[in-house]
Amino acid sequence: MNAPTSSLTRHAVSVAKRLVVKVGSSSLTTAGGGLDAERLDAIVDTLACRVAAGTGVVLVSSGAIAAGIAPLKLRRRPKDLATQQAAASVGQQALAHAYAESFARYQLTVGQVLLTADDVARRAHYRNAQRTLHRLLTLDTVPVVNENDTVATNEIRFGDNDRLAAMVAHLVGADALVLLSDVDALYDGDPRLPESSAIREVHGEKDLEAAKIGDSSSGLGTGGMVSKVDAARLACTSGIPVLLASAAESGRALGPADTGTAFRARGSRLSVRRFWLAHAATAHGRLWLDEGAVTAVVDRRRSLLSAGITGVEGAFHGGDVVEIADPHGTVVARGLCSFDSEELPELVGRSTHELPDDQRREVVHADDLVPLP
Ligand SMILES: Nc1ncnc2c1ncn2[C@@H]1O[C@H](COP(=O)(O)OP(=O)(O)O)[C@@H](O)[C@H]1O
Ligand SMILES: N[C@@H](CCC(=O)OP(=O)(O)O)C(=O)O
Repeated sequence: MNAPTSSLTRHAVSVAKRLVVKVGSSSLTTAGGGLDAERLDAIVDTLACRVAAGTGVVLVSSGAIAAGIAPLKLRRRPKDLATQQAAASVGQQALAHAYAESFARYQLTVGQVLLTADDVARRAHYRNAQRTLHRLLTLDTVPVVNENDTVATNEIRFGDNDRLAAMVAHLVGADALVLLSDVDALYDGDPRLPESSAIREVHGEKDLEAAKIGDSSSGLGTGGMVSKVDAARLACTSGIPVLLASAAESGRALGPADTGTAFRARGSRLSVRRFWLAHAATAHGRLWLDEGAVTAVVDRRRSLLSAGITGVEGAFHGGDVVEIADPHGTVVARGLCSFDSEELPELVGRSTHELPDDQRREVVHADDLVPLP
């Protein structure tokens, strides 16, 4: 195993004024599918300590489905949506109750926030969620967030809470995101094999190439390491450092200790609106660009003009979010399109001055266009 090194990320976690901490199902529940009160209390002990030190903490907690397994006398984590929803309905109640009781040991009040993927995809809902979380924090409560599994459908759901946690971290302007799991770090191979080593620092994609990230999860969780790395990438490229660490060592993880895998923040912090445009909003179509237009919008941050568009896909209205793809089909940006999809085919490839007066405008204005990392 590599020697641990201190890092900017660990420092950021230890001094954060606002912290999002995500705990996975496997760290809260027993193998038989019930809540593990001892482990839940230990995590709450750590978080309460940070709150007492003046940090605003948002807890993103999985575990609803897993916590519903035993009360419903199921033998394992259900695979079908209806039983998952039933388990989440029973389990979320138990989870919320357990957190309320556990935080009450420190005279702390919790607020339950259940979000669907749709709540972050729709701009009005997104701002609503943001307002609620901010208000809960200013009222000195601990927001406890989970996906609203009982109404989420397979087509539109986060599924695992890692991505949701990265979104929430951005939404509340967190200084750092901590992902607590049953594994103590990201490994360069199967963590159960002795020849695998922990990767302590991730500075960029190169460090991730070394990791053979298995899609296997603990059996109680859903996402496995793939979704944790994706979430870490999403947060880091949006300017938020991420620490992945063991839930059993939450106290050390939230202090400056050399523990876990630290993902260094590498992008600049996007405004909430631009983050939403880039990562949360549902895209309704796609615009294909020639190379010149890609350089103009991605490198030179110019508005997208009709002359550089080579194709249009999807059915959308002016004001909808669209993907912007290079000639190879790689999505290089997302933005708000100012035309309906029906209007665009006539404009494609034409210079702005050739267009009728009422259509002489940018297809995607630079202010509404976010290049993707
Ligand atoms: N390269 C890897 N490094 C660390 N863990 C890995 C790796 N590949 C797969 N895993 C698995 O990912 C699991 C954690 O994912 P998951 O079960 O979804 O956790 P959680 O419930 O905490 O979200 C670990 O138990 C581990 O077996
Ligand atoms: N919202 C779901 C989360 C599903 C899940 O297992 O997530 P995770 O343990 O973070 O991989 C729940 O509470 O059961």
